[in-house]
Amino acid sequence: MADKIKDAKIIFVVGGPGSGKGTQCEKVVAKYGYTHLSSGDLLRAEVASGSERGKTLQAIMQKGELVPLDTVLDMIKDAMIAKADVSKGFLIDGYPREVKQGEEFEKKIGAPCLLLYIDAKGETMVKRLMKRGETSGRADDNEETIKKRLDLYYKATEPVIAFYSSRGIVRKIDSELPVDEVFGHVAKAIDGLK
Ligand SMILES: Nc1nc2c(ncn2[C@@H]2O[C@H](COP(=O)(O)OP(=O)(O)OP(=O)(O)O)[C@@H](O)[C@H]2O)c(=O)[nH]1
Ligand SMILES: O=c1ccn([C@@H]2O[C@H](COP(=O)(O)OP(=O)(O)O)[C@@H](O)[C@H]2O)c(=O)[nH]1
Ligand SMILES: [Mg+2]
Repeated sequence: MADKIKDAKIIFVVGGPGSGKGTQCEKVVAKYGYTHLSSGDLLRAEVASGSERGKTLQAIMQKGELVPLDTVLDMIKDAMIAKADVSKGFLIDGYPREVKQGEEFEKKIGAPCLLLYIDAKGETMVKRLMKRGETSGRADDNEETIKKRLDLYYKATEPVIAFYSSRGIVRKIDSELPVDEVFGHVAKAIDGLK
């Protein structure tokens, strides 16, 4: 099973909160049939299940802090194994959040062939999340938590981009453009894969 995952394409999708990772991943699924795994969605599903573990997670996420990396990695790995037989590729959305998470992922699962860096300005991300918060029901789409998520993104997650840039697998995507234009650039990056 682990071997099958090793042969599949693994794409990391990294960007700030509200940069548009989820929006673009949905479009990639529609065009390329890749399996989309959002670390945030997996965590929110655990919270929604009402489990003891979910309660602990909810407290961390509501504060905009990071869940211990082993927890997230185990969830992603289980989800990948469940799809290994049918998947041509995996979009790992919102992961890694810090360099160490990326290193652990590679030790336990495999190496990414591409990192899509979804880039928007801080003020754009805040605006989008405040708007999304009107209807999303997400406990962390409020002004105070958004600010913390953004701070943590710049501090912990941006170094991830530098780390993978040295390998030449980062494609920076300007997500200030309209959604379909952004997707044009995403598709070009994916089409460039062998
Ligand atoms: N104008 C514009 N809005 C966008 C674009 N991409 C996403 N949005 C909006 O911005 C909000 C956040 O987009 P998501 O795709 O949920 O962002 P995300 O990066 O997955 O954010 P998290 O779930 O917080 O990780 C949504 O309400 C989208 O409708 C874009 O390219 N242009
Ligand atoms: O690898 C991860 C992914 C998500 N989260 C938590 O889940 C929340 C929501 O993550 P998501 O990717 O959905 O949203 P974003 O922070 O990008 O807005 C984050 O603020 C973190 O608390 C985490 O701790 N580790
Ligand atoms: Mg998302």
